[in-house]
Amino acid sequence: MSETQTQSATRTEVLLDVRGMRKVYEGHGRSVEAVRDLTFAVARGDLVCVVGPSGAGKTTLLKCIAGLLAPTGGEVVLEGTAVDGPPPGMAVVFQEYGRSLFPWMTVRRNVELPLKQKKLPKARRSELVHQALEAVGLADVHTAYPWQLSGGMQQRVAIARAIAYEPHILLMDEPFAAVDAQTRADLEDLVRSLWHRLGVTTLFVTHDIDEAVYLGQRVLVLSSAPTVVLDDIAIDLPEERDQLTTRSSTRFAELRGQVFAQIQRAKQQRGAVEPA
Ligand SMILES: Nc1ncnc2c1ncn2[C@@H]1O[C@H](COP(=O)(O)OP(=O)(O)OP(=O)(O)O)[C@@H](O)[C@H]1O
Repeated sequence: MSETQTQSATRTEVLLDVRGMRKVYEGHGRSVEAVRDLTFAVARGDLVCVVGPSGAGKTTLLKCIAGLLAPTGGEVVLEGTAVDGPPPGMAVVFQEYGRSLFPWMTVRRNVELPLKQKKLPKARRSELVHQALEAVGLADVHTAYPWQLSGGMQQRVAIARAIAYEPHILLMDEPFAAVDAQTRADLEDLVRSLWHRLGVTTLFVTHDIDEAVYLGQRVLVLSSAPTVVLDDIAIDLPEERDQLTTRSSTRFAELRGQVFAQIQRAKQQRGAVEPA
């Protein structure tokens, strides 16, 4: 973490603190050190992208943060409490929208489901579902079934379900990897606008360098496994971003080049890099 980012994390409230996280997978007489030593903090309200080469342990990191996997060493602290199971106040959007939505439930019921588990009264649930579907531009398809929608629309439903839950932190694991380029650009803009409007702290994992730079306020670059944080880059692009102007700016190209160089370094020095 750079000096400026350390200062900003101490000035603002740290929501997520990953401290010396290590993960070794054991089984079938084999042991794989997926993550060696990850340390970083995310302040409340931040939008942080995590990028790294394939197999860098990005999904492993997200699963540990989401309490779906226990780290072998170190800890994940969310809102001051060590994570030891799926924490309340967290929502996750996965890449495989097709598998994350229930095909026998309408769009509205899919979005409402976690709110029932939260035991919210019916009127409040309806209000939250309506607002979330409206926010992702799908208010008119609430009675449709997921399989009647395009891939991009299904991923919007998954996003609506996440925001209807009113999470304190939103984790996104390569959420747009399976949609076409135009839909992907639209969904990126949707994430930026929702983040602006709702101010929800977001950790967005992607292997796409351009996507990370376009979306993030910060980009964490991970090394190849066994993984460490190679760099923590502040994205000093203007807050108002659009696909055409932002992506064709000189500063965008510079930042993209900086992240790309780090990823190349990660690939070349496989297994031999020291944390930043
Ligand atoms: N259940 C498991 N058992 C053993 N090894 C695993 C398991 N899950 C992941 N790994 C290994 O841990 C390392 C990190 O995997 P992970 O899926 O977290 O990486 P990733 O950065 O998300 O990859 P990608 O970008 O390709 O999706 C890889 O070497 C992978 O083979």
